Amino acid sequence: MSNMNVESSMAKLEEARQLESVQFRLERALKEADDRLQAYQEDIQSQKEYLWNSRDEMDHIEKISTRDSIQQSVTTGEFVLGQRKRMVKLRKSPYFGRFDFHAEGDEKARPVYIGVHHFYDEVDKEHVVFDWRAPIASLFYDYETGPAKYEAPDGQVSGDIQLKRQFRIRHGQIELMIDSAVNVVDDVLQDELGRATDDGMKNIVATIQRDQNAIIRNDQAKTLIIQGVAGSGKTSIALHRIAFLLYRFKDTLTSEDILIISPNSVFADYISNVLPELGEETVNEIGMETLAKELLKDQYRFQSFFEQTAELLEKNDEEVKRRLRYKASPDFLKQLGRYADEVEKNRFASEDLWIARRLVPGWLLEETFRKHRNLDTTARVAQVAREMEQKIGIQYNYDLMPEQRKELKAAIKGMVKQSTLRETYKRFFDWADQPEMFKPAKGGRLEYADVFPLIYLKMRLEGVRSPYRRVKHLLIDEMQDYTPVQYAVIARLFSCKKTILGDAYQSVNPYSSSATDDIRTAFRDATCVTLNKSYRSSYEIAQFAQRISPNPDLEIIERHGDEPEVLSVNTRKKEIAAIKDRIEEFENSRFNTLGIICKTQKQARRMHKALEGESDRLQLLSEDSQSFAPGVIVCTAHLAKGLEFDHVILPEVGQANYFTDMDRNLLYVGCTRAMHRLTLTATGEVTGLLAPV
Ligand SMILES: Nc1ncnc2c1ncn2[C@@H]1O[C@H](COP(=O)(O)OP(=O)(O)OP(=O)(O)O)[C@@H](O)[C@H]1O
Repeated sequence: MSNMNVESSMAKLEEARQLESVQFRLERALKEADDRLQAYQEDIQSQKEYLWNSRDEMDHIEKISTRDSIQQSVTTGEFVLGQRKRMVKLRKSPYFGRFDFHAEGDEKARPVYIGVHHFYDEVDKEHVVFDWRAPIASLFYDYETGPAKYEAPDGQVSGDIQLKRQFRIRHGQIELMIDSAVNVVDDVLQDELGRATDDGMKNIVATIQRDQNAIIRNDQAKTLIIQGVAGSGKTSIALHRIAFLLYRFKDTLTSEDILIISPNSVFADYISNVLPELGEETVNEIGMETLAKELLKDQYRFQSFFEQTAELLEKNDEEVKRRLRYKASPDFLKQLGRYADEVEKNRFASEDLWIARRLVPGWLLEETFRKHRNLDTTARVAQVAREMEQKIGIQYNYDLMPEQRKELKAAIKGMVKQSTLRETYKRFFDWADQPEMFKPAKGGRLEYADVFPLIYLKMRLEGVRSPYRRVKHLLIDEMQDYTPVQYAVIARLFSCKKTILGDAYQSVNPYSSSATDDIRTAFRDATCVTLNKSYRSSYEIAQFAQRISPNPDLEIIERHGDEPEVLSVNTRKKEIAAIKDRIEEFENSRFNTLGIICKTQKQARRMHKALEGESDRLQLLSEDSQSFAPGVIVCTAHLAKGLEFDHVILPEVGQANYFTDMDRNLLYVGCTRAMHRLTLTATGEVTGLLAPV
């Protein structure tokens, strides 16, 4: 494995000239686009004026045809505007890679430049830059120099890669240029990973790794489950996969057809940058709680996931844990399913009915009632009554009078064993001989763990018309935090393709989580992939996190940094003082984000208060936060999952604060948020969850 810096000044000169030429062509194309846009604008304006001035003389057909022509100009104008936008983006950094490919049968090799977007020069009739998602671009990610092949639309193309070069071009200048002979992008990757955080998640197009590329370009899997260690690039890959699919299926898939289920608004905001950076629109995003509210039509009040986790952390109540564990088990889902069957079977006490001295047989009532199991009870009774009325009409040639119609409906209603959904759900626990497993939360609300079982029951007994039928691709992040019942609900709601990703080691609520195998059970057609290489954290930080949750399969990228520090002091005052020192160092460093990750929200609030005035950029994240800015961010591990910071401080890591299984996961999530620096502080003895070196 050896990367070779390009010494040859000839090559540098050649590439500088190439860049100049691309820039010249871009400027020329931009000017052309501007002229065309101007012409469209004038054309639209003059057609509108014509339509207005001649409206009295024009007949209907003429008006329609002029309007159509205006609309056509608008559409073409929008297309050119889109092209223009992409060219403006390319201006700053037209490409990041080049390889020279000698395809079999061709006379010689030709250079292929790869960028975030495609650029076709209309004047010279030449593809100047290829989109990273184009079939030929996969050669860049999949091969080094030597024999190579790719799948073109017309079939496989084989050949030979003769040169492979990577660039970092910023503000129109080549900042870095590396020829790689053996290994993909190693130096450029190191360089990228060593940089400080940006405003949000960044795109990784220039340094996508081979195994990541295979996942991104997988357009076959109906459901793709990605289990990956912390910092392995799962979220990045999933978003790049979406961008790839939007490109690959551009005629049938648009950003409006995609939905992301994300853990919270801060995370949603954090990742919202990536798709626009890749030239796609942002996609819709929803949290599990909003989903639940929509499905229950706001009829039931319930505790939030955040509150459930807070309760667990602050009270450490064994009863709560038992309830959660039970409701997160695959067995619970099976039992609930059996219960739903039984309720449905015994729900309707049909008997022969005499209306207007005509017989409506019990078996017919029963059959018709069964047929409409996807309606809620009121609609179902009304539908059965309607069908019976029709049958009486046909069979007896008799039309019911209004009074008789009412009587029929009331009789059918009387046959239904009425109870509310909540009562039916509550009765499940008696049926399962576990009455102590149902307990309302504060204020009579449902416990969060009961929300999706209730929805599941509703779906089984009443049917729920999915409000998400339009969705063609669903992306679920942090998959480990959802239970089998939640997956059963999702499987019924979304029949579309799915990308599901997460890490079993990072459950912030291990009493209500799912292992990959449980998730697989919900999606029988799933393809599973595993990512074991961690990119986010320096080697030292990733090794340190192994002391909390060892994973024998973990591979750590060799990027070295400071050893994490564990500070144990004897008073809280000294602990706060040490944290303040680190904040000062941070303010004078090259870093942009410092995350101070606490165990509970209460501890975060207290920490935020203690640090008041230490930084102009001090922020506290809470359940209601929508986003965060660069600076010092105080939050809990629960809110920090999925995010990353240049420097992370975990305060209060004493034995009294971190000792349960759940604490272990939180500690692990906290540490693995750090890219370059990690500090743990404790007053007194440090937690035993940190295995000795
Ligand atoms: N091929 C790559 N090139 C450059 N950076 C990468 C690459 N793969 C991953 N990274 C970086 O690694 C970090 C982690 O990526 P990401 O957040 O997508 O991982 P994750 O697996 O979802 O993490 P976690 O589960 O810990 O939240 C990001 O900074 C990302 O840019």
